[in-house]
Amino acid sequence: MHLFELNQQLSVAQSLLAQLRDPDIQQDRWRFRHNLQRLGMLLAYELSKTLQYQSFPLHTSLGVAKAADLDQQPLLICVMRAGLPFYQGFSDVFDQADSGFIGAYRQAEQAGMDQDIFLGYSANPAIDGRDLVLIDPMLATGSSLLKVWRLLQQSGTPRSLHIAAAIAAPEGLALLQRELGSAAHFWIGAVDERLNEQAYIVPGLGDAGDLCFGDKG
Ligand SMILES: O=P(O)(O)OC[C@H]1O[C@H](OP(=O)(O)OP(=O)(O)O)[C@H](O)[C@@H]1O
Ligand SMILES: O=c1cc[nH]c(=O)[nH]1
Repeated sequence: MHLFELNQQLSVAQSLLAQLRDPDIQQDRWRFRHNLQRLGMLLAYELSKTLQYQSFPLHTSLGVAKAADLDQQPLLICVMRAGLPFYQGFSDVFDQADSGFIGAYRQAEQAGMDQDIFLGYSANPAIDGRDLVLIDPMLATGSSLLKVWRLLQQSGTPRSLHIAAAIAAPEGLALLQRELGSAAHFWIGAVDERLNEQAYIVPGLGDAGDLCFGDKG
């Protein structure tokens, strides 16, 4: 298992995370979404360092430069709703990637550790042999991402498996590490303290989907 946590080193990412968590700044929905997108770009760049590349000579107008590009495009899976702006950051970096989209939500009245996760809209390419990146800003209990993974698994075995989240709880990370095995790579903005009784991440940032798009009602 490989865990990369952006928070481990002081950088401008700290400021992004602080803005995402700040209840006053959260009032501006556009800024919240935009900051998730920027965080997605930073994590995508870090992840890109672990992928496979092919080198080739590039003939410029003045000579020959050593160049390299991905040997295959990754497959980005956006877990909606809250995944949309975060995914956009990954898509900006991996600008020729294939993408899949899955709707997932935790039922409000059943919120709690044993809540049910409902998967809705799903449109995904086959994952066999791909560098697969599951993208969701919040990894709380881990149940949503686990259910998404179980669904995708039906279409093959990826070459590599990456999980990206802005904020994760130790409980959810432990579940996914157990269920996905040692081959899974985690790309996280910050690993927080714990889950509360409603399975929200503490200190976390609140409900990411609602902060992006408003109450589900
Ligand atoms: O790790 P878990 O305990 O499964 O929780 C994480 C899930 O909760 C949030 O989605 P939510 O259900 O709030 O739906 P939304 O994105 O539509 O708001 C988040 O985007 C994750 O998908
Ligand atoms: O803290 C949490 C947990 C799940 N989903 C969120 O949006 N926030």
